[in-house]
Amino acid sequence: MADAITEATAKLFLDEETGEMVSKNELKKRTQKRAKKAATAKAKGAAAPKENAAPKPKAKVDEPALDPELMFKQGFLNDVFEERPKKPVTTRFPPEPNGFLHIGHAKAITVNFGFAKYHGGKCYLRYDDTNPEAEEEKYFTAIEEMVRWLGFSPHKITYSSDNFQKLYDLAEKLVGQGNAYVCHCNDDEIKAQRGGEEHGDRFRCSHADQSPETNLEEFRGMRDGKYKPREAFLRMKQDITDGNPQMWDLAAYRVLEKPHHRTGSKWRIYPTYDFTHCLCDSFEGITHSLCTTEFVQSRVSYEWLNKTLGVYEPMQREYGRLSITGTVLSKRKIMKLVTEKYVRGWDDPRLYTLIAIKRRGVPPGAILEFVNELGVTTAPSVIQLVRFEQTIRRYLERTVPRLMLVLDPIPVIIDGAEELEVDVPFSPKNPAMGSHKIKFTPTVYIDRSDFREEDNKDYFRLAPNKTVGLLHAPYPIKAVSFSKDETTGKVTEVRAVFDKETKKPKTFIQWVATESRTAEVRIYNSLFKSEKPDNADGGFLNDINPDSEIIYPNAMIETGFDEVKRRAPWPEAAGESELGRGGPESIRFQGMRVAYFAVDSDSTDSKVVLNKIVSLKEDAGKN
Ligand SMILES: Nc1ncnc2c1ncn2[C@@H]1O[C@H](COP(=O)(O)OP(=O)(O)OP(=O)(O)O)[C@@H](O)[C@H]1O
Ligand SMILES: NC(=O)CC[C@H](N)C(=O)O
Repeated sequence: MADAITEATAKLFLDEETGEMVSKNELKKRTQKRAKKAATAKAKGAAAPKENAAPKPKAKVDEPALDPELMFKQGFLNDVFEERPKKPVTTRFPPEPNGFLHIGHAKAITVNFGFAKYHGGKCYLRYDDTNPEAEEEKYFTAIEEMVRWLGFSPHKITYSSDNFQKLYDLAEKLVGQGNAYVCHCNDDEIKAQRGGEEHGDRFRCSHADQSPETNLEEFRGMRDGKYKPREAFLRMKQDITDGNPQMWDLAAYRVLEKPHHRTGSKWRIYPTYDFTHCLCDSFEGITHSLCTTEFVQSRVSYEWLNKTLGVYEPMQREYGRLSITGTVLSKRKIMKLVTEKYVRGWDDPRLYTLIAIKRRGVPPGAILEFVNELGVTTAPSVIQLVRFEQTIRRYLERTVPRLMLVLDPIPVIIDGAEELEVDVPFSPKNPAMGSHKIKFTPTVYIDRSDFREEDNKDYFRLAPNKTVGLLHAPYPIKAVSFSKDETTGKVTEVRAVFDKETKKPKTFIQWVATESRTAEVRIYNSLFKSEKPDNADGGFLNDINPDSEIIYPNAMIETGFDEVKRRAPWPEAAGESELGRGGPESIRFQGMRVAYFAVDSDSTDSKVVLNKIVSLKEDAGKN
């Protein structure tokens, strides 16, 4: 009989408007009724009901997944390869280790590592660590972890600082060629040289006329501590008449009296981005140097330096950045949220740093799918959070098991019921996920929101004298009475009986048995109230949503959770399973009728803490 029950409940569908599980027929009826109501309202000139509801997700959960290599097979990245069909394709992901990576970097990682992988080539993880003032050890570790978590293995991990000597030697070569000079001008003087309305035509300072010998002596003086920071810097002698500011004798080296985390106090001078990046790309034999469009103008100086020094020349091409609206990604702003305790830390599940997205339980595969779906062009991608959530939801729908969980439990005592065991599939669509056995007990717990003290004809869940189906249970139940706590006014217990007459209840709700696990469940909503937190009066902190985290301390979850935990990661994917890295967040499941969940890192052996990953349907009102 248990099998028959399971079979029947497996064919239920979620009514997105009410969150109930209903039969196909019932769903059809409800949809038709709502469409009729909406049409009538429209005809009357009144607003359709639920005016604020977000548009329905365009992509349906059943749609087949996109070709995971599509972004490399067409468009910008295909053109880049065709422009230079050089193999082995060699790329690099070059973050500055001065902060935690965010969702935008996931695009850069996918583009660089993915492009190399697609063409059978290799990608370096290169820490662009030329500014000891901003870099810290913890960022190095976190960056590598995120690359691996996304399922990529660096060909080699390198550091721009590994090349300090080589870069220095090339700088001396540039000086020797007469293509660089040591300048002692201050910021105002440099600004004046670069011209503009106030300053007139561009011009060079007298330092540019120094002989290569003088410049070499001065440059060595910089290296050997003759100058304090800002007293001298090495400038490339480019083309001050060029329309591109990247050619206006950029700085190549500056004095910084700060020890470097890798080279200690060996160097007092450090190369700039413009001097370092193109040369490190050249040293590593990068075939395609892919970066974001704010570097378009830099391409000219990138090419100029490699050519001038006669070294191997990689090709730089630029794609549009990815940003997400409805949140903040800037390091400075996230730091403020952290230090002022609006969030738990840099990995708070409401943030969009990669460590936060990971902690929340978003599977790495969903992030890759998201980037692939957006595609790569030279235009920036400015994407609403709801769109990211849609992809995650669709990905989870295909890949994680289902369990029953109750956020705010109230006991229902079913008179005359007996304990029995039922076999429940982990997925109604994918038998390969297997099934598990749970106990049905004479007392079950249902969610407080699934019981009403007073019935009403548009309400289909439990109420006195009303019948509701319990997912996977032998019979529907009918409430007969309930008790309340007089002081709080809250229902404390419902008494019910089996309703064996009703073969097809209109609605099914989830429940858990007495022997279930307890859990703290953290339900997240957007951290900000608006799509543009930065536009809020007085700044982004004034846009904080007071309900961004709602905690249910006494939630209950069925015992099937033990098996889901044992079999994690869900889904089995590179980055989590291959490397044996599945952390608590890889224990993921759909809490039927509630949301998708993952285990939080605050969990201990004796306490389960769950994070909501995304809701089952697009949140109404979020647009
Ligand atoms: N939002 C983004 N979308 C796509 N690529 C990005 C984004 N932000 C950074 N990148 C790319 O990631 C790589 C490493 O970036 P790095 O950490 O040095 O960047 P950044 O520009 O300082 O980032 P941010 O200031 O946003 O933290 C670079 O190639 C950069 O172009
Ligand atoms: N060319 C690039 O990809 C730039 C990388 C560099 N670390 C930055 O400042 O963003």
